[in-house]
Amino acid sequence: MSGTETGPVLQVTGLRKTYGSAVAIDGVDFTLERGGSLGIVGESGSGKTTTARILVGLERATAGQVLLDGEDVTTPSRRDRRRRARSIQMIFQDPYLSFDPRLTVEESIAEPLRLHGHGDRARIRATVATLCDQVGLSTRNAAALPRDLSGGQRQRAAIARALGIEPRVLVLDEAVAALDVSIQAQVLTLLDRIRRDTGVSYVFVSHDLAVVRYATDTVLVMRHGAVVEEGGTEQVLSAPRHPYTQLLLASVPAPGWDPAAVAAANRALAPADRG
Ligand SMILES: Nc1ncnc2c1ncn2[C@@H]1O[C@H](COP(=O)(O)OP(=O)(O)OP(=O)(O)O)[C@@H](O)[C@H]1O
Repeated sequence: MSGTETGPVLQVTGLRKTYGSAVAIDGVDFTLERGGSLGIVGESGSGKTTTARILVGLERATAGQVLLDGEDVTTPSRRDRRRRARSIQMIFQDPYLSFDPRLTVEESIAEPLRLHGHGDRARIRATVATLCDQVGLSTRNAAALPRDLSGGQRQRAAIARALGIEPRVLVLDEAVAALDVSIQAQVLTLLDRIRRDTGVSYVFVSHDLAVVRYATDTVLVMRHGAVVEEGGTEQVLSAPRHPYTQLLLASVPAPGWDPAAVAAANRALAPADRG
């Protein structure tokens, strides 16, 4: 492992991304502690996915800096991109799209191990078996094609595949959004256990405040491409200071929820704050 092993694993400053004249994000700053879990919340179009994609190198920032273990990885060279791929892995909402439909689940999990030189066939086979065990996939699931697994099983397979090359950071973009709630809970518990066991850090992009409350220690609230509030998750979600965060919380359906009051509160926000 290169770089310092104390201090934050990720330091992001002044991140900006424009598409022509459209500003997707502007001035996003945050720090992710080693072994920590940071949530990014905000309504659709607030810039969550753009931020996540820049972190993993799928998008190039227009300005700003991403430090991974103190090393600048904002605009990596081709060789550095491979190293970054090894250090920061991403899990998407629909893992089906990121699996080769012709490969069995165990072949897919083995692929990054082969690519990153994790030993001979026997060693890779043993690592795959350990990973499947770690995420709760049976040998039968491992031998199946992705289309023959349930959504929850596929997400477990995606987690196993990402973890194999021992990344320092996992970026999870709406990773449990497509799962029904009981399966969601299982995958969240699994992720929590993995974080405690391995010390991997998470960036958890989600529109679901209940998920963020469970899965993260700190949270950023984004609106129109900017961070409007940040802090400890429990603190921000139980005593939000920014009117937009208050509105996000009021928008969550719960007993006594009043959609008309939420719509009125949205209209009452200052124009610059309005969604
Ligand atoms: N490739 C692109 N070209 C042009 N504009 C883009 C592109 N990608 C994102 N944007 C714009 O950037 C802004 C932020 O989008 P982004 O996908 O990051 O938001 P989000 O918070 O992740 O939304 P959602 O929750 O719906 O995924 C939006 O206004 C979006 O239209």
